[in-house]
Amino acid sequence: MMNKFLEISRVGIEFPTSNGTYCALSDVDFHINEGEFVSIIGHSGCGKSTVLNIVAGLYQATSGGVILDGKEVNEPGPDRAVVFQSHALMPWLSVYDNVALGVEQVFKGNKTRAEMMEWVEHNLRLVKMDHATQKMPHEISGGMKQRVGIARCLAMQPKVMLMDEPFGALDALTRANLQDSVMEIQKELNTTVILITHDVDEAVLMSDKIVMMSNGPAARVGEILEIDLARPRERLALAKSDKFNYYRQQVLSFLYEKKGVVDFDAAKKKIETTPAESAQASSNDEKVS
Ligand SMILES: Nc1ncnc2c1ncn2[C@@H]1O[C@H](COP(=O)(O)OP(=O)(O)OP(=O)(O)O)[C@@H](O)[C@H]1O
Repeated sequence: MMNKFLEISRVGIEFPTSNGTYCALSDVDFHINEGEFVSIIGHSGCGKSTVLNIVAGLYQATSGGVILDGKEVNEPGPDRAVVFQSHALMPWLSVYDNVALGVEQVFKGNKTRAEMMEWVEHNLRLVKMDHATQKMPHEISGGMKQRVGIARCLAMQPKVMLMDEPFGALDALTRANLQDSVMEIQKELNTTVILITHDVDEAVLMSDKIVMMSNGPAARVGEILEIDLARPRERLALAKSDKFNYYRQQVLSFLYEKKGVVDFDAAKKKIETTPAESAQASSNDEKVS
């Protein structure tokens, strides 16, 4: 493993608004090792997507910067693939062609036509969508569209995969299935991932490290929690794990106690939940807003 594969170094950003300049982030500082799965969690509007957009090269930091694998990030590039909450598939292209589009963009000139076709199929197999290659986006479910979006990103072999609430719009069962698939694929490929989530259980289940952001304006990293749980992780087994529940409480405590959320009673109830109760709770239950 290479240390500090991705460095987010003292990043600040200001946005011009009709009421003057709004400082969204100030001195956001953390790093990610190669192959690490890192979640960013924080209250709505704290600046999670802004951090992701800066790493993606879509926003320019006002101060500080981002270095990926030794190279400064200044613009979007195929080494950073983004998976959004709403599947960004081309509606006029089949499942296969949606993935092929990304593959051609990255590998044209390096792979033969046959190699590219095999690569598209391989990535659709990874996300278990090889049975529906000729379907159009409107013929498949939301979860399936997310799978195709993930296949398209994986097929581009990015250095880092940026996921902005990719499971947010899915029902609890589909969400759990897709979380499991992403964990399997990430383990197999050793993909470096940044995941933005509002879901505490999802963050603990999936991450090696959780970056907890303080509220804005001038949001920054409040705490970083290392999640030392063996992989593969199995949600039902974790239900009985005190360690899992300990991490979960750490995140809840950061979000609701240290950051002074108004509804203290509700937060307290959540923190006092027992390990068994917490495991039974659907991963949809602990969403921060
Ligand atoms: N282009 C922009 N212009 C002006 N303000 C912006 C812009 N992008 C983001 N902001 C502001 O920066 C802050 C952080 O926004 P951001 O979308 O990153 O938060 P978030 O944590 O991802 O929120 P959510 O969890 O609700 O998606 C917000 O106050 C938002 O209004």
